[in-house]
Amino acid sequence: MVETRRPRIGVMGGTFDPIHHGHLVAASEVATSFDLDEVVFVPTGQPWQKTVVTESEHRYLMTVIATAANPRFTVSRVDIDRDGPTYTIDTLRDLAAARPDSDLFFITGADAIAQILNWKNVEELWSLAHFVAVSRPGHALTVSGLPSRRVSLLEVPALAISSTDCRSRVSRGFPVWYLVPDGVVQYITKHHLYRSST
Ligand SMILES: Nc1ncnc2c1ncn2[C@@H]1O[C@H](COP(=O)(O)OP(=O)(O)OP(=O)(O)O)[C@@H](O)[C@H]1O
Ligand SMILES: O=C(O)c1ccc[n+]([C@@H]2O[C@H](COP(=O)([O-])O)[C@@H](O)[C@H]2O)c1
Repeated sequence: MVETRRPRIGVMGGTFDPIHHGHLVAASEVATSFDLDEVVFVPTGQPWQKTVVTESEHRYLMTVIATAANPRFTVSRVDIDRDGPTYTIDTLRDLAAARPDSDLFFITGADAIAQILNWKNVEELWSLAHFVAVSRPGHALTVSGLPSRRVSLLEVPALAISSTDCRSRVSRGFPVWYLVPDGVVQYITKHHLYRSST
């Protein structure tokens, strides 16, 4: 009997306010190292641990623009179309229901994985996806206290870029060229985003 390979789907969750090259390099590196067929970028709807967040349609469209050139990258609306606070447990349940024959790999940076024990229904999360935590400048990459068979660590090229810094730079009149994709720079300018935020 011929065994068919189950599709391997990466899930890159983030607020993406705005999406930057740190996100894209993380997704690309995990896709190669874990032999993923696709990486689904999932912009958050209402991230419950962040305060001021740009309108979800802007964040969604910037994510579409940033990922458009890569045939393995797609963008999902599951989190922005769901009412209420965004929890990864709902993201993974929705994606698993839509792709029941796939294995899911949830991608996080070192800062996010360090907080995961505070996420909603964390014990159930381990059964829905394998978690891949990537290195990020300024954050120690550690999985102590997490189930070793469900979490992997991956060193990726260090990009000291954050969405907070991109927003701050725009608000102070500094360029974000080469920190975010060119189309995202143009989208930010066209829609006057981040002019007065930090
Ligand atoms: N430069 C980076 N290198 C590696 N991982 C990153 C990097 N930037 C963000 N990530 C990871 O990408 C995911 C989504 O990040 P998010 O959209 O919150 O961006 P951010 O730059 O951390 O935003 P903010 O500065 O607004 O908190 C998280 O898991 C985060 O750890
Ligand atoms: O499920 C939770 O409780 C939870 C708490 C904080 C963050 N997350 C998820 O972690 C990902 C990165 O979040 P953020 O806030 O760093 O952009 C994103 O997919 C969030 O939905 C999830």
